[in-house]
Amino acid sequence: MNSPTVSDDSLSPALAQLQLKQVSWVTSAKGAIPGTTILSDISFDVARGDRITLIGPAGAGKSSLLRLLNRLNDPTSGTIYLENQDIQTIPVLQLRRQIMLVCQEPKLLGMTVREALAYPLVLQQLEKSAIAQRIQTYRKRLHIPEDWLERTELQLSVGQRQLVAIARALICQPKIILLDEPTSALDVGTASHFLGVLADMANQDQITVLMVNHQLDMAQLFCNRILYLQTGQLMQDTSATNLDWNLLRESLVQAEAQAAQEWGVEEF
Ligand SMILES: Nc1ncnc2c1ncn2[C@@H]1O[C@H](COP(=O)(O)OP(=O)(O)OP(=O)(O)O)[C@@H](O)[C@H]1O
Repeated sequence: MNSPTVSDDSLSPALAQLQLKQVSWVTSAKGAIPGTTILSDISFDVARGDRITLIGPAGAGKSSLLRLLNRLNDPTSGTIYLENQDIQTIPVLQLRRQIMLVCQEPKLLGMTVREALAYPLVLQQLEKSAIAQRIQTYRKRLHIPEDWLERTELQLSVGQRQLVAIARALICQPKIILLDEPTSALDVGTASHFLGVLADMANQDQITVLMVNHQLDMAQLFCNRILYLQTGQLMQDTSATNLDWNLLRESLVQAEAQAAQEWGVEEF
């Protein structure tokens, strides 16, 4: 785990749907405060249908990486390609229909669940009957109870809101979905059930998923590939079947302890 950027030979670049080439992200300098390097020289390829978990200690840059893929930020250097096209040359709304990000604390903007699920489809000018049908199809596929449809976000727990937000992204049938700790507010049983359902669905529909998840047990249930980030660097890129999960668990615990210690020294 100490050597940087280990790439697994079983991951074929020929099938790349998404490619990151030497991507770095440095925050912009403000007055006397210089920019900080958050992500450093990251390169990897993603094949269609990959289910990837991004793992790493707090502050490793996992969320920042997802934000670059959805163009909430742009790399300071390096290039990201979607199907061989530099994503900065794709109109941003068009890109975000293909690569959807579900953030950690999604909002339903005061809508009922039904309205929130319908909204992106209304924007795509789908007919009412097609929208109603799509909502039912995805509700059933994701095992969302029918009675949630008339609830507002105030009547949902944080975890339930996360599930609805993921359903709202999937219903748009994106090529790639980016999930930032999607199960952080769910109990272990619900989280593992949901990730199983999501993995089956992603498999059937060949949707690529990149997910940040701190819970290795959840990652193990879900992904076919792990990217391990630490201090903004890609330390390991390997298929889940080749992975020594115990070693990864130990490395993560050590890295988390180190990060906590560094924060403690600096901030208190
Ligand atoms: N817009 C920003 N401006 C300045 N610093 C930022 C910005 N966004 C993130 N950072 C910093 O970048 C580092 C990486 O943050 P990021 O949220 O990507 O990490 P993470 O691996 O997702 O962490 P966690 O597991 O705690 O969510 C952190 O030190 C954070 O403070």
